[in-house]
Amino acid sequence: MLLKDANILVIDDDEDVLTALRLLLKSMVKSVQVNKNPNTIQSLLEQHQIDIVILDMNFNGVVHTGNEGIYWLNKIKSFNSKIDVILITAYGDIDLAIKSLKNGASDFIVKPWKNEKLVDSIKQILLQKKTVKAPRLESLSGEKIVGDSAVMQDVFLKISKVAPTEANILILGENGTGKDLIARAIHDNSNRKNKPFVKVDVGALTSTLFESELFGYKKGAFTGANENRMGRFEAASGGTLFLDEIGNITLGQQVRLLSVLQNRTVTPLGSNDAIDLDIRLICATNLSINDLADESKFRKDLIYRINTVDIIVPPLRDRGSDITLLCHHFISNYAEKYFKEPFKLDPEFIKKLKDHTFPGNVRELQYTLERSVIMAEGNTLKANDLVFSAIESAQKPQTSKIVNLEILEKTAILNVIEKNNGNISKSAKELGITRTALYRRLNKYDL
Ligand SMILES: Nc1ncnc2c1ncn2[C@@H]1O[C@H](COP(=O)(O)OP(=O)(O)OP(=O)(O)O)[C@@H](O)[C@H]1O
Repeated sequence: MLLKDANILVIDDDEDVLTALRLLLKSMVKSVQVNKNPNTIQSLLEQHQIDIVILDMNFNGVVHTGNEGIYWLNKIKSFNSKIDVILITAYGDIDLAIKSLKNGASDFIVKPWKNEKLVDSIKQILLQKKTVKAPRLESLSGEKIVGDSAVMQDVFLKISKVAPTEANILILGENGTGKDLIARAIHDNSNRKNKPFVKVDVGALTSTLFESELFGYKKGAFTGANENRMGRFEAASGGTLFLDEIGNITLGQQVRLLSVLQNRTVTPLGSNDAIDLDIRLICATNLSINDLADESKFRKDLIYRINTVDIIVPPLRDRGSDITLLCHHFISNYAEKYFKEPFKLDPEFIKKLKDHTFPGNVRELQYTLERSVIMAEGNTLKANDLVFSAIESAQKPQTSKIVNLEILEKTAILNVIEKNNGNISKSAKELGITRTALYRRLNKYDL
């Protein structure tokens, strides 16, 4: 990352230090925020994209132990471990310096500092940083999957493991959680990325259309078949076939699909010639795995066939800090799209956003923020600029459908470890199990 792209936050109770650092850095970096009060750190990190915090170690001017600095350093790291922190103190205590580095500080500077040394330290830190600001999965189509929460990091890890394989994938998640985006990311990160990605919303196909659309037909196969038509299975040859809303197909359609997948051939309607299949199959549904396991609705043999690996995409309300991360992502995209200056976010705006349950998940967040950007008067988004969709709010949030015990346990473990900043002893205590039991589970879930 380059110096000119960096966003810096300076926290020091000495006004002179704040002024000096703002003047020094203003012309070199993308943005400098300064504040006297460390209690504002959390809301500043929520409101602004910050890459480095320059943090004073002594705030009350009475106790010069530096412990306040370490306290705030830990707070910043638990908010987002990827933010670098440079600690600054008038007391060049080597023990304290080592302690702060052990606690995750990236560097330590003694007052009065030399400007070149401070700028050098910032440059060194930036050299290690990638230009991509938010943790995200890249895709060829240019769309980014943004997410920093433990549950989404887990999803990203799974995607990167399964993408290069030929495994059939089943993606489960409520509407608007990003299943489509994930299916594309799997394709774009697979060996089939230069071949077609074909999406079919099978849940919306009538029974007659289901066969003609998927398998294709020969001229004269039925009334209205005026020419040969290639089916979607054949169109996806060499690439990926994405069957969306798979949970909505009838039992009869399931039998047809299963026979094609078992035989690895497809025969267009009106033809006697079977065509060999060369597809990677990805399916998605907003039904839970439990609903799918109901044999009166879904054939078990088909589930096994389409579900070599499942990816469960959690609802947005269970993703913690992702809401603010996605908020910054969408607002900066829409500000650019609608030719507006970059927006500042009022703390009340963030609070209102975080208090909402988002029954429509990321899609609802995205459209809500687009509306806010379009309607905003000034360049600060306030709580009033946030109007939630009446249609989505009229629906009760779907109760979380993750009823698989193992997934619940794994999610709980990841959340607690993230909360405790990776500290295993503290996490084990909070989970009510021993360290050994926690290690055993980490092993079991490959964490
Ligand atoms: N993690 C994410 N980062 C950035 N954008 C996202 C993310 N998740 C979803 N989106 C955006 O939200 C919108 C809805 O996502 P998508 O269509 O993939 O959801 P879905 O689960 O397939 O929805 P449905 O079940 O209704 O088909 C899209 O515009 C997508 O680009």
